[in-house]
Amino acid sequence: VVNGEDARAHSWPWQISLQFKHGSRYHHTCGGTLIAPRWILTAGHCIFPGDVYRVVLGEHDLSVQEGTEQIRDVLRTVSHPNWNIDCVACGNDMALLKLDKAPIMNENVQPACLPEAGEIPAHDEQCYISGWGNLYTHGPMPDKLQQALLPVVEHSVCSRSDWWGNYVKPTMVCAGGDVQSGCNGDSGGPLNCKGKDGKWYIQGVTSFVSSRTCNEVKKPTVFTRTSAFTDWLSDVMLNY
Ligand SMILES: CC(C)[C@H](NC(=O)C(F)(F)F)C(=O)N[C@@H](C)C(=O)Nc1ccc(C(F)(F)F)cc1
Repeated sequence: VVNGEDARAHSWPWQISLQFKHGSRYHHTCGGTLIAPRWILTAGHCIFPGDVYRVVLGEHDLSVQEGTEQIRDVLRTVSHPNWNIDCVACGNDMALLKLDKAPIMNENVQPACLPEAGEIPAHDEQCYISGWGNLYTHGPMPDKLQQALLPVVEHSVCSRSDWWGNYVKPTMVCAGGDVQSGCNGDSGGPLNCKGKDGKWYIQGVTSFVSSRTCNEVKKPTVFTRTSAFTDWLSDVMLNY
């Protein structure tokens, strides 16, 4: 997250760190969101067949054992059938991870809400991105979870030719801008938007930023719009 701030510890209790095994160690590679007792929502581009993953819940500072962490193995990964790593702009950048067993729900680990099918976040809706991604382009990763307020940029603006043009599809949500943005390592994490009921809804899954620089003018962070995949999400969690 570029130009964000340390999140208050465990204030996004559904945020997870997706870690892949390299030798005998695990490394943070992406964010993700707990959306059901045994299911994590992340980005399709975070998952490579054959890699071994684990999920850390109740995490805040990646460099410190705080005693709130719960580690779970990933039993199976289900990437969206239409996700294509060679066509990020096609969208469908989404994957579900089934945990070996549910974490213990407490003040540090809670599932997030998913929006209604087809619900489009309003222009300028105040949403937060959270993640352990780089603090700036080619910059260091933080130890503590970061957050930043990213106002939603409606599709009609985000798809202007000098913005993302037709790289952005209606199944995506744009948010943020040239000061605050997501950055590499935030992939797969949540776009947290507060609903009228005061609950936090995951309106997006962090998908891409400009390949020139994370916080580029007229290139807001682009998220997979979760409300466009309601049926697929339900189907997978019911049947896999
Ligand atoms: C997509 C991921 C590999 C990576 N995602 C992120 O870093 C994330 F945190 F924003 F999710 C990314 O955007 N990396 C940059 C370096 C990139 O490749 N961006 C990119 C932008 C637009 C497009 C296009 F043109 F397809 F839309 C493709 C990739």
